[in-house]
Amino acid sequence: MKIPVNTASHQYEVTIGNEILTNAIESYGNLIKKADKLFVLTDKNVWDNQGTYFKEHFPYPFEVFVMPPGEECKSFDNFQGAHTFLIEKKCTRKSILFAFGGGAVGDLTGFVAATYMRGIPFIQIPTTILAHDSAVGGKTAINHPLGKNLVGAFYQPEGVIYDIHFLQSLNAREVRSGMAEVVKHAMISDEKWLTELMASPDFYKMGQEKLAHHLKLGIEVKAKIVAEDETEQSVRKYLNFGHTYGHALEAAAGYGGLAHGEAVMIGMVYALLLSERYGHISRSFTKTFLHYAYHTGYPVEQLAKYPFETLQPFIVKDKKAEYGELKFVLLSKIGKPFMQTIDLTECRKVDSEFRALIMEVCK
Ligand SMILES: NC(=O)c1ccc[n+]([C@@H]2O[C@H](COP(=O)([O-])OP(=O)(O)OC[C@H]3O[C@@H](n4cnc5c(N)ncnc54)[C@H](O)[C@@H]3O)[C@@H](O)[C@H]2O)c1
Ligand SMILES: O=C(O)C(=O)C[C@@H](O)[C@H](O)[C@H](O)COP(=O)(O)O
Ligand SMILES: [Zn+2]
Repeated sequence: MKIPVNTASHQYEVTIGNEILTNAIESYGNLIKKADKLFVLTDKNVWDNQGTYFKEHFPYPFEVFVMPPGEECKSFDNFQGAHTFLIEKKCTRKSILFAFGGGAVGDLTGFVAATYMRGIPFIQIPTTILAHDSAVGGKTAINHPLGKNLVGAFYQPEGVIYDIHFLQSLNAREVRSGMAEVVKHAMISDEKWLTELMASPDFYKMGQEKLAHHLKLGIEVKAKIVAEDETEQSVRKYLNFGHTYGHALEAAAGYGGLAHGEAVMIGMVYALLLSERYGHISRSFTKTFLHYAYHTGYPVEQLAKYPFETLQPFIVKDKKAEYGELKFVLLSKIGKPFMQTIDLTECRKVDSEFRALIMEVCK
């Protein structure tokens, strides 16, 4: 199945299905045959788990660069290491990069592609549930010690090949983390879909068909939004629901201490508490959602390790802030996001409310 992504700068397709790698790569034959070299950037876990399948099904010769796993690969050091590898291996403007991995590999490789010799083509081959989000839409970035994704570029891939065969080797934690972005896509677009997701909390037991259905819906939500606003001037901000608080948590936890989706899930509960004040979200819904998050296994209780003082320096550096004002994505109701200015005093107050609610609900 193909889902078109038509952004202002670039048009491409997400091809999604099981065991599609060979055919999907061959469909880029015209582009690939004109390339002088192909480079696959991946991480150690992905290569250990899925390297054999990849080598057996990738129909052209390639060089591979295996990076440290997960969030570690989004460092300045690894960014430089990837460039060094490409220079030494004589990568040129006629070469193509393939991002083979989760969101971390995708974000890093996209940024390398955007910057190597001022930009060379790349193709996303996502391997996580979460990457139904990260591989689409052209946000690429690395982390800075002072804040998440603070250095990057909008740079679209030539295409996205989503072979769901790769999802088989994900552990329960990564399945859960990835489903948080599916839940986010439902939160900002469709109450019925969110209700359906919340009714089946055992993600790990979800059949492949059902999972592919949710991933397709998520990709469609994202593709529609980035088609309207590629560079986050307006509606793309809604894709950041739960991320102001979530990114602060990830940074406070030292990038990798909490998985992205875990942090976003906690951030979404915080955004619901704020939405009670400015929208029509009820306390009863926030409690139900927090209960769902906790019992689905998101580490909500770990918030206790990160007092507000440790989050604040990162919250104030959120990229959506304008003229010194913090801008949160809130919901007027499920499926209806809007932007709201919130000052730090209110942020702190709601943070305390959140911690008290966790004590009440998560037992
Ligand atoms: N660009 C965007 O629009 C966007 C959107 C959402 C998230 N992100 C970014 O994506 C990153 C999170 O992505 P993620 O959750 O995919 O994390 P990830 O890339 O860190 O992968 C999670 C873990 O699973 C391992 N892994 C990946 N695929 C595997 C597989 N098939 N089998 C076994 N292990 C596998 C990885 O090595 C890693 O240890 C964050 O850095 C986040 O900021 C970007
Ligand atoms: O695509 C977007 O736009 C998003 O905000 C998707 C998010 O899920 C993703 O985590 C993204 O990397 C966040 O971007 P940032 O600009 O807040 O760093
Ligand atoms: Zn995200």
